[in-house]
Amino acid sequence: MTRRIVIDDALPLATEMFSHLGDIILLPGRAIYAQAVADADALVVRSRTQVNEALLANSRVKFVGSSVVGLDHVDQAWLAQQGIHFYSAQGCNANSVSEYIITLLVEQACLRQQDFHQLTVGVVGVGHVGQKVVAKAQALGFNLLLNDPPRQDQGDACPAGDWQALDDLLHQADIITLHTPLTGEGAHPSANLIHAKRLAKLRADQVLINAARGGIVDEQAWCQSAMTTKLIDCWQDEPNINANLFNQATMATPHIAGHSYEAKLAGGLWAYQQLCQFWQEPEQHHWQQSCPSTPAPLQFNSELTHWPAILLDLLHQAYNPHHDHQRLRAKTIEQVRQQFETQRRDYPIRREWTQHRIAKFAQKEWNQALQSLGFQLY
Ligand SMILES: NC(=O)C1=CN([C@@H]2O[C@H](COP(=O)(O)OP(=O)(O)OC[C@H]3O[C@@H](n4cnc5c(N)ncnc54)[C@H](O)[C@@H]3O)[C@@H](O)[C@H]2O)C=CC1
Ligand SMILES: O=C(O)C(=O)[C@H](O)COP(=O)(O)O
Repeated sequence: MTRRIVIDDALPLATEMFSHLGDIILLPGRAIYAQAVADADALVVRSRTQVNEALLANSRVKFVGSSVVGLDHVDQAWLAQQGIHFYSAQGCNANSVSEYIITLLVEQACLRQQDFHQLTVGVVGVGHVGQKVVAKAQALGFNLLLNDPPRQDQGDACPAGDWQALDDLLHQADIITLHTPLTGEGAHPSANLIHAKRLAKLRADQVLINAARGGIVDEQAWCQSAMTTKLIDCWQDEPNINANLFNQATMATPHIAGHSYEAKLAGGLWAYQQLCQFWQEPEQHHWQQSCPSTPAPLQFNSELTHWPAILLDLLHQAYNPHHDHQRLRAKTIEQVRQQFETQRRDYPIRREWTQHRIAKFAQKEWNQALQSLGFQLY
């Protein structure tokens, strides 16, 4: 009998990659219901499908691959109990999120007319994403304060200075960026981590970025807080996002920080490789012919003289999060809620910095910084 694989239709090149393994059924993540998977053998999802007993109890699925990182949509305990193999592409989109965050950090430096070394960035959660943010921010010269109690408890060395208590970090950092999973249990739950009392202490000139998960920040309290710059990619109760917070947000994007083409491709590819192993089928590579070509080199704007402004211009040529913000901002809140998922599924191809080329500058330190960010210099 031919095998059937149900796949979230936002995975790039899913047909090209998976079709030699069986019949492919592509569906929007939110439309993957129990009926759709009843006669499937494998399921490959992103974050929009709730993978649990309700979905799979009456199906013959024996392999679930998640091509994203967050695990809050998967009932792993139930899958294990049922003997259903589960794989999650941990780390696949870390670079993508780090590029989104670094662009926002560079933008803040430009807006404040400060050099990078004059700003302190607090990173909460130093896993795959957080470490990439730290490495790139360090290469640019930002000061860093890091908080990750689970890693600290394990005795991991802090990648920049000493581990910080969360409240000290919140007090000292100019810009705070969150990179924890959303968890309600364990020694260090992150649900409501940035709660009303903490938000009330934040000052008007501090900046908070949430590109981790809605639910880590108390959104009602965030609306009441003094801070004027709120940069938000992840929201509670997506797509029915908080209208007040949306209207206040300096940057409001529809949960796309991890949506670079390379990240989405890697997530799907890693799940594909696991499924090949699971079914003991050899991998095929013909899908590579369908990958997009290398983008045209980025251009130096010779009217700019100040390094942060030059860098920001290059970053914006590669990817400007304001374009995502504008696409959402142009609508009423009802339309925003309707458009939230559509805009994510129809997301334009966004290439990572590693795919972009830039002509070398005379300034060696600029070249070094650009290389540390991943750009190719010629
Ligand atoms: N906006 C987007 O498109 C994306 C969002 N994400 C979100 O970012 C989260 C992090 O992603 P990764 O870095 O790949 O995960 P990861 O699992 O590699 O790292 C998470 C880190 O957070 C730390 N952590 C856990 N609880 C904490 C707490 N209470 N306080 C401080 N640190 C804590 C962990 O010890 C770990 O080092 C994901 O779980 C997901 O929710 C991930 C990718 C894309
Ligand atoms: O990996 C995660 O976790 C994310 O948040 C993904 O970027 C979400 O991607 P989608 O499933 O929403 O396309």
